[in-house]
Amino acid sequence: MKMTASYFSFEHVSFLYSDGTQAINDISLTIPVGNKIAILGENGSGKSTLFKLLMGLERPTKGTILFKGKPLKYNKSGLQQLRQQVGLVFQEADHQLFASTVKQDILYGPLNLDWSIEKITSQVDKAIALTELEELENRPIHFLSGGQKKRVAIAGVYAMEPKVLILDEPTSSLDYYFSTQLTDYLKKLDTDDRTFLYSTHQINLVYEWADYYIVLHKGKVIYVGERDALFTNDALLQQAHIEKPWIVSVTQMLQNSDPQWGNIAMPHSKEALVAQIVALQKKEDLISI
Ligand SMILES: Nc1ncnc2c1ncn2[C@@H]1O[C@H](COP(=O)(O)OP(=O)(O)OP(=O)(O)O)[C@@H](O)[C@H]1O
Repeated sequence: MKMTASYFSFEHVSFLYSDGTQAINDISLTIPVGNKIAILGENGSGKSTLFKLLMGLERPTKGTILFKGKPLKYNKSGLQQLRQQVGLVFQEADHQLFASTVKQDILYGPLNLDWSIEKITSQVDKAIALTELEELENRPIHFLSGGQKKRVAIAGVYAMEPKVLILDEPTSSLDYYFSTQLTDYLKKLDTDDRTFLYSTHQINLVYEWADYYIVLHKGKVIYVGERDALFTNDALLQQAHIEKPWIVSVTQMLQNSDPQWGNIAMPHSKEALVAQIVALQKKEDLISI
């Protein structure tokens, strides 16, 4: 994991909704720059609330959030600065689409940045191509399906090239094709000075992508770190209602099936799993010659 600097730090942050529900309970956490981070946890564990706090849409009831080392400012200019660098794709696309057509909606964010017309046009075109919205460009938003709205929401945030891109269950209304397109695309993105935060219940979609994991349970952080220690901890997975990725299950079955497989390392991709199986099989063939 790269640990060069941090965009956000939480210092003993708690948050209660107005009805008294404690959604975040004394979280202290640093979100490093340059990582692909998955935020996991059962329904109601606090993932969306954490994102709302990161965007300044809610303020901690207790504790402090630091952005680039300084306490987050909740005045107009403080929030504007924050939102030029941090983009959130909401779980519900309806919460973020408000222009009348697809293209106007995607244009809205970039138009409010200090960019040239050429840069705005090229970013919006890239976002439309990424989400394959070319044929829907001039459609009124209220005529779109749920998955199409989600793609517009993703395009609008992507077009602004935020330093921190937050995706709250981005695939929840996407079909198989668009879900894999999105995750395949995210795999190719450069994280040098950018950070991605992705919450999901679809573990197999993020396992090959995310290199850092934060697990919430009842408003508390119960795990922060790399994937191997998380996905081999059955008790923790059960506690947080997290499915074990199939790559981990298959590898563990191989490790337990025969002593020759006992030492294979936990692979982080399908390709790495197959490569290990092929290498071991070749060794086996050589021994038997
Ligand atoms: N507007 C609200 N008013 C009161 N309580 C709320 C509100 N929004 C969320 N909560 C409560 O806060 C807690 C955390 O909710 P949150 O939406 O952050 O969970 P989540 O981890 O994103 O869940 P899911 O996986 O279901 O999307 C839950 O107990 C939820 O019922």
